[in-house]
Amino acid sequence: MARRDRDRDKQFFVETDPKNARQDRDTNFYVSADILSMLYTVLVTITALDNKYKLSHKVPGWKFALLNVAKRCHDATMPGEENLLLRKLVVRSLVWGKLSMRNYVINKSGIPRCFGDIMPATRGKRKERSPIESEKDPHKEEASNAQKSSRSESEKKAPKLNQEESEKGRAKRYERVSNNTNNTSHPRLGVKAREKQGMYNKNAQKGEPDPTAIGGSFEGTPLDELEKVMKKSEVEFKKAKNGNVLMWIRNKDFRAFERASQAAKSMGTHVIALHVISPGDYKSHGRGARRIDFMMRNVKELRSELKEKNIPLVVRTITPRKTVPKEIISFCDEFNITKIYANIEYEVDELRRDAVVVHLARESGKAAFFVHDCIIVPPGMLLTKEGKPYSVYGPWFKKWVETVNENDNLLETSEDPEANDESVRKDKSLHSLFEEEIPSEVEGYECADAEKMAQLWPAGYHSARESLGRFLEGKKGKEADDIFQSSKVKEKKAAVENYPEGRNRPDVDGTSRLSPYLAAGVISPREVVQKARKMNKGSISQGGKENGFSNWISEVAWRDFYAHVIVAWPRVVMGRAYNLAMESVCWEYEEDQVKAWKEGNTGYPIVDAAMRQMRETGFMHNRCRMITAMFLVKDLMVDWKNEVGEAYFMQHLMDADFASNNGGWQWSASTGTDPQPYFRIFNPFSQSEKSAQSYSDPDGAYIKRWVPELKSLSGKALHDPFHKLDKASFKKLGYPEPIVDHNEARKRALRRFKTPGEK
Ligand SMILES: Cc1cc2nc3c(=O)[nH]c(=O)nc-3n(C[C@H](O)[C@H](O)[C@H](O)COP(=O)(O)OP(=O)(O)OC[C@H]3O[C@@H](n4cnc5c(N)ncnc54)[C@H](O)[C@@H]3O)c2cc1C
Repeated sequence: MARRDRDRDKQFFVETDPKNARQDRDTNFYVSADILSMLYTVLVTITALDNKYKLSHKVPGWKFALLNVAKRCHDATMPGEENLLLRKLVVRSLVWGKLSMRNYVINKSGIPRCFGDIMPATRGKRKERSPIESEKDPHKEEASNAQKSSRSESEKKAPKLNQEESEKGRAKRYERVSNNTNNTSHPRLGVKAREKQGMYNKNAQKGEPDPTAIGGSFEGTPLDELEKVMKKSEVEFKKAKNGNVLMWIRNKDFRAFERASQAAKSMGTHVIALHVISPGDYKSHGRGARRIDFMMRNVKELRSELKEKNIPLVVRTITPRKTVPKEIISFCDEFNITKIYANIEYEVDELRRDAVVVHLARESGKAAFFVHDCIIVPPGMLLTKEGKPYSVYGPWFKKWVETVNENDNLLETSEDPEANDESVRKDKSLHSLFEEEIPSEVEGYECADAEKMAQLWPAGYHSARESLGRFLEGKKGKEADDIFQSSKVKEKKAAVENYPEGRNRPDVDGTSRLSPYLAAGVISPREVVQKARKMNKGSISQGGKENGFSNWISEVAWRDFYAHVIVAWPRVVMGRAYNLAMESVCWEYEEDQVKAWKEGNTGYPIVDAAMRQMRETGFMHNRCRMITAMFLVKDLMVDWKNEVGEAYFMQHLMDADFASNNGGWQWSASTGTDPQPYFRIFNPFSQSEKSAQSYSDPDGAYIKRWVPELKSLSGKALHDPFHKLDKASFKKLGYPEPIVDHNEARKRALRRFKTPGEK
């Protein structure tokens, strides 16, 4: 609000982000000196009490008392300077996270509203439940029952914060909260419901940071907890009796496998590989059938490779998900396994689960060890001067480059596991494992277009290597290039050389298309970066003058960045925005518009081409992901966290990966760590014609490939047929009119994003 309006509309707006608060100097709040000092005392006292006794967790009602004080302050007046002082105090308290409030506004009528506590997460029209929610879902009933029971259970037995809490208690708690298949990160649930049911609950574990805390830290996160329990188990790990070794395969690189294999060799025993199918986890992460099918195909490939090394790979389906840790231990008992190895998965539930496995293993005289593996630089290794995690990619990447250059081991790839001794085939209990059947599909996740997906995305390490070779060296592979190359102009050189342009051109096959393999852990990010570095004469970054190789490496690094983000700010795994202030943006939900977006019938050719490509192939070019995501969020004003955006991509993308997908959506929605500023809104018409850096689809070849209704058009009409053609010619196309007016939608988005909470 401008300063000149001060007297007309008294409005006080507290930003959770101090940077924004400073920008907001012009918003005003009148308060008398007495009340200011009283409020100050209240804040300081409450903060101190809260700090000491964690009051905010026990007596949430005090927040409302504070709001009432603030409301009374509203009518009083005082000069701007003191006003700023008050704001600083409130902001500081909020930043410390001690007040557990995301932000609050006293609106024009003087009524305080505490976002998240008073306001619903999604506002605006909602005709009915979203189609995804109302779709027949095999797990639905189970989930909703679990939801009810978990809620009443958590209400009855809300765990108290106890400094002395034992690991045993933690294990029990894990079971209780995970007794709900529809857990934490499932985007279909409302924010509050997820928080209530989520294992990432502020009452769940001692020392766990408040999920709404602003600052971000690696300390006290679920990863920190896992590392601590592993540290405690180090002695047991060394002392573990001789026995077989379990390699719990999560399909993510093979560092852990290398160690498992070495451990078995040193004990003169055998390695057994296990893959767990956990439908409860798939559901909680909104995994789609394509991705599950791809995973099973990769497991099969791996199984045949391991068989040649006398290593049996078996698959067990474990449900409900809460029983995974126990079942792993029972499996170990059955096959005389004393050591368990696996790679770390960075989502909250998975970290919690693994901490419980470490604990249960210890209790039963075994040892479990989890290894950083699926990204290059482990979370927690890159910190700012203040010892905080980075929230902006630029400086983070600079540090990433420095760290990788200084630590050669970070790019070291693992050795293949050594073969088991032949005797394993005659072992009474182990020989039958080689004969066990592996299921080809998972119930409830049958892939309707499995055959086509298998052609486009062949499974296995060798297929991944082929894609890498095609991209870096221009080697021809078996893959169906034409479906990804709509433009007739075919490059003779390797795509990497043209990458700075190719990464913006959905009409050319100019990127590696390695994402499904990296996401599934079929190929290691270390291997791909190492190879690119070698071809770039040993250099990772050109210090600002990037060529194709260094540019590409910097893109691969985004995977690491987003994994670091979900570890340091676990709330993003719970369907929360990183920038909490943006959670109060008023959303819309028009069923027909959402349907049109999903099906590629929005009347915006580039959006439709991209959405149709994803439905057809399981892949979408990065630029198009940004355009379509931003269209949903800014043009249709749909809450991407709720059921539609993020979840829909997870369902359809072959490379669906929680961290990267969430990061991409947060970026596009201007709610993320390193967000697109809210006022920069892509124009979907001009984006295809010309983007900021280059032409995305200059000849419209991509549009023609995926939107055949527009095949006969050229020039500007192809990118914006509704406005560039006369009515009769447009009608003949059989193509829909734009479902929203971009200019109007843009104004609405600017207004709502500028002042979250305003209609
Ligand atoms: C809304 C949205 C959702 C996304 N969802 C996913 C997802 O579920 N899984 C996924 O792997 N990527 C996701 N991305 C990132 C990016 O779009 C894809 O990684 C990329 O398009 C994959 O194509 P490629 O393998 O040819 O990439 P290349 O350009 O060849 O890049 C090489 C590798 O770097 C990584 N990478 C590149 N860009 C990014 C990025 N922006 N963020 C994270 N990693 C990146 C990928 O692993 C990729 O395979 C998303 C981006 C957005 C905007």
